[in-house]
Amino acid sequence: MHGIGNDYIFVDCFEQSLPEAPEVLAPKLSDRHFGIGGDGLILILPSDVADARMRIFNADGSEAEMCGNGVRCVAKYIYERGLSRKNPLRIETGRGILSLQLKIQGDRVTEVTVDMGEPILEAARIPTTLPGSPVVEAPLTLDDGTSVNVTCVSMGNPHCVIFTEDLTDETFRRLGPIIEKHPAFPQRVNVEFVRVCSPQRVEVRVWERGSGETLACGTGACAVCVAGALTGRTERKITVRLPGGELITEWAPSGSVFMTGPATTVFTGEWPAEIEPAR
Ligand SMILES: N[C@@H](CCC[C@H](N)C(=O)O)C(=O)O
Repeated sequence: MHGIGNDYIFVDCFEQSLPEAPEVLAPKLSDRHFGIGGDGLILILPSDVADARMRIFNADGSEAEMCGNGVRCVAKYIYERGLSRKNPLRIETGRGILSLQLKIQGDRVTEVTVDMGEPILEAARIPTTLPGSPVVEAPLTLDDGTSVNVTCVSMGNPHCVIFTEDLTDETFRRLGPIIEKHPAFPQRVNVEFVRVCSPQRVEVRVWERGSGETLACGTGACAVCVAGALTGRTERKITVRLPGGELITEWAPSGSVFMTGPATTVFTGEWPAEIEPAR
């Protein structure tokens, strides 16, 4: 399934267990040439406290706290498979229990609005060692002596937002991996490069921690919404245009960030665990 091109392999763990540890399985399954192909692996699990639980593993096998595009897909799966017919659904994630409002046509979920909770702005909790709390437009010095201004936001997982006019492949693919692993981010970081088109609209490219370049990032879009408002560049409700499509995000007066977007099923299948992948 995917949320605007941010594609994951979802395993229904309500009735089956994994043949291997998810940290080991995620890189194998995510490999676009020697596996199924995806930005990572998402487990759909039973929960004692909500309608379902989600665990997300990046393509490199690292576990993340949260995935905005993935959680919309989990909601679609849970509802359409009849595992729960509640609306809103409640899904347990690494950042707590989230509420998801489903838009339903016939028996299909076409769009999901997620209450992503309040952004975390305290530097130590993002975490980042950059000065200031919140960290807004702080200079981040790179190895070659150049510096970029960054605004840091956690949506349960860490994000570093850079406002720039330059969204070219050259700059994005050079800076993305350097900033992801910069020592100022002890748990690494997701990096968003943002061009402001208007106070209501931005264009974004995302370099994800553990997965590299992706077509979209839901938590990233929310972090951009918060960073845009904090820096006075955008209004609190914006359309975020990513390479794979658009998300609507709003940092509501209640303090929560709401994200709305589609969820799409591509195919279902069985992976023959007994056959060793080609590498
Ligand atoms: N694509 C996701 C975020 C996935 C996790 C991220 N790479 C991390 O390590 O924090 C989204 O849609 O939010």
